[in-house]
Amino acid sequence: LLDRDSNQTLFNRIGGQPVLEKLVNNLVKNIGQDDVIFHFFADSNVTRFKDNLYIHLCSVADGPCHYGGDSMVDIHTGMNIREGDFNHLVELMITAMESSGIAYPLQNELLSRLVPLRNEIIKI
Ligand code: HEM
Repeated sequence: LLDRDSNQTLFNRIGGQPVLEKLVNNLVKNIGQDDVIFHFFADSNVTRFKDNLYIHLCSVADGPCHYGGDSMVDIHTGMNIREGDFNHLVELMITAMESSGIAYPLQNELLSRLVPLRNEIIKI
């Protein structure tokens, strides 16, 4: 017999749209209060960033979304994002997942899908 959860997408297991929206809101709040990486976002359009980040995370988690925005390379090239900046954003993401009530194993599943994007984002 299949485990009841094993054929569910990560998107559904995380709690779907409400939880992923909460995650995006909490992450943006954390970035806004952060001294290390806020400067990268100082000129960003918050509404567009939230919308596109939601769609991107939704599709990364196999949810019912298709991210049609610019590629990770195109968006982040030239920003001069260093390894330490990337790791710092991962920390803010963990804090945001925590305050969104996402269970630890699901946090790890989502992170394991995001961390491989490291080489597309750290492009100097
Ligand atoms: C796995 C890690 C990451 C993912 C999945 C990711 C994803 C995204 C996505 C989907 C967007 C598009 C949002 C939009 O259209 O405005 C975006 C924009 C942006 N990202 Fe990332 N990102 C990551 C890491 C980082 C890091 C480490 C930094 C800097 C420390 C960063 C800085 C930015 C900035 C400043 C924008 C907004 C650009 C603009 O306003 O046009 N990202 N990111």
